Amino acid sequence: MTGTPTACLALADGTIFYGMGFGATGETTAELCFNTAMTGYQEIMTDPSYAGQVVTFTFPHIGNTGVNPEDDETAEPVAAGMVVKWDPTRASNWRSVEELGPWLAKRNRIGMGGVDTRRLTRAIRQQGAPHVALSHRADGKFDIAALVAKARAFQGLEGLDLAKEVTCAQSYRWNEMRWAWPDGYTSQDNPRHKVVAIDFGAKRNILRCLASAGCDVTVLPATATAQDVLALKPDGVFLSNGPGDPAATGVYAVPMIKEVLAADLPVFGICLGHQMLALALGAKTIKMNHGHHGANHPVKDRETGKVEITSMNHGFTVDSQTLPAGVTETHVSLFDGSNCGIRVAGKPIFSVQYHPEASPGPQDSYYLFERFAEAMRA
Ligand SMILES: NC(=O)CC[C@H](N)C(=O)O
Repeated sequence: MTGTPTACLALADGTIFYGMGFGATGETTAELCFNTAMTGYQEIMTDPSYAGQVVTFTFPHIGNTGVNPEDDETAEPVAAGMVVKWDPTRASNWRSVEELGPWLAKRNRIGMGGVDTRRLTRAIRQQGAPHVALSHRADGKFDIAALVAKARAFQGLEGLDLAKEVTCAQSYRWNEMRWAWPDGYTSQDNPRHKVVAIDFGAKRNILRCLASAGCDVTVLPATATAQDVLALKPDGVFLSNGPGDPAATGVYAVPMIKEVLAADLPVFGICLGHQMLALALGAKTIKMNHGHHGANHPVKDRETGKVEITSMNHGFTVDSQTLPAGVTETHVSLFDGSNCGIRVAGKPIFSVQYHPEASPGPQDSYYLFERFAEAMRA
């Protein structure tokens, strides 16, 4: 880092990091997490599940593939800001249409480079996801005491329902498929299954994966009622990922999910959808120390013994001790043993804590979309 710092990150415990700002100028308060993925900064910044969070990237070269319209997971970046080791690398990639900095600036998101992200990551691991204030100003005149006070005043994600802020305003149909495998594999020739997907902050690649597995997808807003869902006479119901505290979102979503479960349809949930399915079945969710955010998290399928390398992004988790009888823990994290999947005995109702749609990350877990389609065929 050279020159006067133009960005400042204040943690609620009073720790201050200086760096060089990029993207928008201004100020934001948020919870701070770290993501260990080596690719996919654009997908991460536009993943609606990151609402209310600033993301520290542990991978040092951020910016080298630029940004392009295809890799957005939603229309706007949703993460509150980003912190990186170096100033963003110049884009050098055939798919790039824009540099990261101007792209962030247009979308009013703050970036900060020149930070010792190893030290910051250690702080996050030790303290638990800290509350922070991130400021970017060209004159570099920071009011440190005020920034620390703002970080302390941030209420955190516990108790926050953010799904309502990122969900779609109206229902819509989705038919676009994900990129085919190199060998041209997709399930587009399969019979179509009518799926209602509840959008708590859905990533586009989830909808693409559903379409590729043979689903004709209708997306409904987060506040849809069971009547709205069942009126569409779906063959299956999908519960999406999303930001915030599952218990808070569950205030309105869990009663809807309980009613849908009574209709005995195949149900598949991912991440927030997994957490809220677990709540609807009677389990509890808890806040994690610093969560799981990355693209190389090993998960064991307890039924087959197979290990999948998965993409993850969650700060809450299902407490497996609270799973009621009749609900099986199907997957566990090999990093910390936390719950990564459940299934209702004897019924085509299942969900996973991780992200089988990747974006970014490995594709090991795509089979879950096929499993959902298979359940609807049966
Ligand atoms: N990716 C997600 O759906 C995240 C779920 C939830 N907001 C969490 O942080 O645990």
